[in-house]
Amino acid sequence: MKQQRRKEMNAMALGMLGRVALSGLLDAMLLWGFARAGVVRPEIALLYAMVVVLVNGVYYLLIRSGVNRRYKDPGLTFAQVVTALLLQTCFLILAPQVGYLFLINFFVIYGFGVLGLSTFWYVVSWLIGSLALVLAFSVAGAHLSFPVASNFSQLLVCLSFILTLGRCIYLTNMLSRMQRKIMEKNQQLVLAMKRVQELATRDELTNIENRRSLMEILAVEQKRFQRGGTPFCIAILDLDGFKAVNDNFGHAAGDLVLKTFVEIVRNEMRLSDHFARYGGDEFVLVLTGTTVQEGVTALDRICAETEMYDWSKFGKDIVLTASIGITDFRPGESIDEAFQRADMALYGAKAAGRNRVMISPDTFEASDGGTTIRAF
Ligand SMILES: Nc1nc2c(ncn2[C@@H]2O[C@H](COP(=O)(O)OP(=O)(O)OP(=O)(O)O)[C@@H](O)[C@H]2O)c(=O)[nH]1
Repeated sequence: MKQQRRKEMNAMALGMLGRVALSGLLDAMLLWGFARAGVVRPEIALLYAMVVVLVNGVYYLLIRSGVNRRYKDPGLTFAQVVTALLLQTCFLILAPQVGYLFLINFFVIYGFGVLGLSTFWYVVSWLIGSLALVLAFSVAGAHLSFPVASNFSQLLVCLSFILTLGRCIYLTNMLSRMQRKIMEKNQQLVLAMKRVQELATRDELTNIENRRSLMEILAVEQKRFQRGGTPFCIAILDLDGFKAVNDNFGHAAGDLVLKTFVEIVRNEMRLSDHFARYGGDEFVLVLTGTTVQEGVTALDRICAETEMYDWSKFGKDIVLTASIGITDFRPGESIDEAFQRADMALYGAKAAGRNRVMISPDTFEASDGGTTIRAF
């Protein structure tokens, strides 16, 4: 993965270098034109072309050999920008008759810098460029001119502006494409993060909360209870004889049964309740702001709906019921303690013949004198 990313970065850096070299050679051709027009000596155009080839050749070797990997910016943008600024400054001094050409190149160079420089290095390169300009103007300022004496040199000046505008537009376009790509990637990242979060908190088969998420919900409810005494109950729901569905009709039928049971419960629960799959055919309902007595009413309905449901569509003669154990959460206790009580109640419901809701035995001991409630 890292190797692949490195390869991509190198390919990008080399691609950019190719464009920089092409841009330099275009300038060399313009200089050649100015030499033909008698504005500069031909050696200037030749020297410019040679320096462009040499400098870009060195950067090519640095990138190909992997030396660039030692730096945070593998495109060596800062070094390239400074080299280009110094190159333009030197030629501004050497050929002030076409000084405008090197001066407008400063804009192209900084446009290129936007693609890879951080604000700090951008400012540093701007300071270097400014110093170079001060130097160039102090040495050759008096000789700077705009070569428009002949029609041919006017044409060349016009062409150089057209080419510079083209390069600026190209860079701006490249920047906006990069920005669009980044935005697209960000959107993909947000979706991927959402999916990861979903996978971490949702049960994949039934799309309700999973065990991990349930524990977080219970911790929140416990805190709320401790702060304001808002009552809540924990109910553990288990299908009776579910294993037989798997054994007789296959895992796929079993999955459909689990999904259907989830729908039955969802239809009966309140929006403020939390429903989670604890594992296998065991589910947990956290009934918020509810007393045990109120909770039992809803759970009775779930038992009745489960029993009445036509399960035979998933396999001939399937009859399913649910057993449920419920308890309230009590002051000073841990989630584990409450959970164990609900589990004992569920065990009691199974032992008492299944298809029923059972309240944890000591619930009414505290208030009512110990009662269990049977659903039917
Ligand atoms: N189809 C399906 N089956 C599952 C899944 N997870 C667990 N199981 C099966 O669910 C069954 C649960 O076993 P038990 O709790 O003994 O099933 P039971 O027949 O309902 O037993 P009682 O609760 O005593 O009535 C096992 O056969 C598991 O293989 C699942 O995601 N899909």
